[in-house]
Amino acid sequence: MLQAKGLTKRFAGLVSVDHVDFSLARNEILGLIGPNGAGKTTLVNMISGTLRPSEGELAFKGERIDTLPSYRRAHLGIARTFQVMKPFPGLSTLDNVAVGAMFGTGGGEKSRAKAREKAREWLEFTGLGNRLEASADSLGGPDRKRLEFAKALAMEPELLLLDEVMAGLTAVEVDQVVELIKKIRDQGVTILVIEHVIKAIRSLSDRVLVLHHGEAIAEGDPATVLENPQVVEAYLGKRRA
Ligand SMILES: Nc1ncnc2c1ncn2[C@@H]1O[C@H](COP(=O)(O)OP(=O)(O)OP(=O)(O)O)[C@@H](O)[C@H]1O
Repeated sequence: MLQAKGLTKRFAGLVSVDHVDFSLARNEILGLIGPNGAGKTTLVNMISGTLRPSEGELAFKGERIDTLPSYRRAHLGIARTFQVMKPFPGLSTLDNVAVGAMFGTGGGEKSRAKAREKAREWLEFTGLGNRLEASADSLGGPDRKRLEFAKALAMEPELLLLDEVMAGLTAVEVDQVVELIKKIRDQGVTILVIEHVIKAIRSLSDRVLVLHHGEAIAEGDPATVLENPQVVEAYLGKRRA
């Protein structure tokens, strides 16, 4: 579904993502972890098209996408959520999601009425069916995340990029989001999930990729990767002798 070769992003003197290779199989969930500033969001920005790589190649379903603008990638079937959620202000929850439906895979839904119908279905799916007419700005943290999910899902993506959707949630809310992500995968969607909540990464991921200072330092099944001493050290610091 997705293949990255030598993917690199430099900002002035800083190498934020440094020659990273990875791939994602259809219907797989890949967990992307690493300490703050490791380059995770920069990597997702290069996949969604917000940033152009400084070097390297990125292919989606066998087609090079690294020079395409974001909207073309959305049309091809790539959608994302943002770490800092920015609902369209002044629009209802329903209309926020309808906008997603109008700009998604294949160019999106042209009819506003149909886009709203789809939006309603996705809001039911993400558990916001009772807040359709609420102003998006009035939603609390967990509901904003549900809205962010619904907006991305309304684009009917084949590849969904989730950037720290669990930050600030309670343990019960984290479990709900984990179930939601599993439900999305069961619909045939391929998912890359950036997350600091390790319990969620363990329960969700088929494979985990670890970034540290922009470099991929480990990759494999969650149990093995999360016990890798280099990964433990990157997260927790060196053990004192
Ligand atoms: N637009 C930018 N201009 C300059 N430097 C940037 C830019 N975006 C990111 N960086 C830098 O690149 C590095 C990687 O940042 P990035 O946000 O990708 O890390 P992250 O792993 O997502 O971190 P976090 O877990 O805190 O979200 C950081 O040092 C950051 O300051």
